[in-house]
Amino acid sequence: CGVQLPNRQRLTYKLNAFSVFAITYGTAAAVSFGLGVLDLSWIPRNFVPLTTAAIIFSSVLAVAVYAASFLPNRLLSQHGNSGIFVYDFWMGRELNPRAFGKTLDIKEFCELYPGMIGWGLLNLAFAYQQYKQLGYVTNAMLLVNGFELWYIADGLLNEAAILTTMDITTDGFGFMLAFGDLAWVPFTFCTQARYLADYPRQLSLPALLGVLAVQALGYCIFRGANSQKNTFRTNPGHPSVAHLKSMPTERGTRLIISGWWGAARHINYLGDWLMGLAWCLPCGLSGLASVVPYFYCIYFAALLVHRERRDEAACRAKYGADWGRYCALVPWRIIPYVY
Ligand SMILES: NC(=O)C1=CN([C@@H]2O[C@H](COP(=O)(O)OP(=O)(O)OC[C@H]3O[C@@H](n4cnc5c(N)ncnc54)[C@H](OP(=O)(O)O)[C@@H]3O)[C@@H](O)[C@H]2O)C=CC1
Ligand SMILES: CC(C)=CCC[C@@H](C)[C@H]1CC=C2C3=C(CC[C@@]21C)[C@@]1(C)CC[C@H](O)C(C)(C)[C@@H]1CC3
Repeated sequence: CGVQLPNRQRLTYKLNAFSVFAITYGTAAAVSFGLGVLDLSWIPRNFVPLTTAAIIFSSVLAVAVYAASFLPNRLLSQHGNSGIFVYDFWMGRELNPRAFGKTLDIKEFCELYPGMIGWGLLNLAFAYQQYKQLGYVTNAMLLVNGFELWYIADGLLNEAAILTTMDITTDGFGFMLAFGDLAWVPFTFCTQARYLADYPRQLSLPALLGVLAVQALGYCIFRGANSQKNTFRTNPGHPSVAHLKSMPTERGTRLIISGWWGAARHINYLGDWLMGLAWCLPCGLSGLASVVPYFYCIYFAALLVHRERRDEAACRAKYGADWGRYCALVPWRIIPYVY
């Protein structure tokens, strides 16, 4: 798959995230359940040392890519090139650092492969810990593992779509993404499974159906909106998008103004957040359960609101007056009639 960079250089990517995901989980299952060489509960027992190792490794990687960005012929990112050390180190100076004879794009690899696959593995290890303690896995743990594994597999299967996100096309690779991808994603996104391993819960049928409904609604919006935009941009004549209303822009690309993208300018963020809510709800709503496992929802809401503002500013700069016309036609940012 190829991506056109701001300097008109074309980068190529070998997209095999889903194969790596299948091989990693297959190997983990074979060595732990088949050969009995690895006890998966070793992972939860060593959670703090593993987190520490990930923080140290990501920090060293951030220093290495920062230093390498001063070598000749490096394409620098727009935002990580201010000359202010702390800011540039955080945002990332180089746009797409590559390793192993330029065959491995470090940013794309870190964003999808180790963090996302590691997150799913940690979740499975917490489910296994619960199984060892109780002799069975509760339905709440099954839901959290199933929902999050679905999200991980979906992201990896749709690997090509990440190449057009602002992380790949605009942001540099610095401490924020190195730490975010390798330490933050796996070791904080597994909080719900970790919580349920310590505080097991069994959901009633109505609660289970309610949580499934929130997840299904979130996924329909998230995948529906992301796929609609992707198909519209790559194959506008496709029957699934041919009926959509859109507006021309001076930049040359058209902006969709009906369907999912007519409901709000980042309706995909609403779907993503609703799914995040469905991952927290199985942990309960009272006492400690009302705060600790809801960390993901709270953090994610803040990230999405901030990200929407950043994308809005970038689109205003890209589209100029056309963006103002678009905002008048689609006035809501993320939640129709609310925000
Ligand atoms: N789980 C997690 O931690 C995170 C998940 N995500 C998810 O990643 C996904 C991708 O997000 P992100 O890259 O931020 O943003 P979007 O997928 O929303 O892409 C924004 C871009 O789409 C184009 N666009 C905007 N409006 C329209 C329109 N009406 N019609 C056609 N094109 C339009 C613009 O680019 P242009 O016109 O130049 O093509 C704009 O810059 C989201 O679903 C998000 O929820 C994101 C961050 C973290
Ligand atoms: C606190 C801190 C340093 C945060 C850094 C932010 C990162 C954790 C996130 C920025 C954008 C992300 C995306 C995903 C995971 C989280 C980060 C890295 C993503 C890979 C999740 C799966 C989705 O399907 C996705 C591929 C669309 C998504 C892309 C953006």
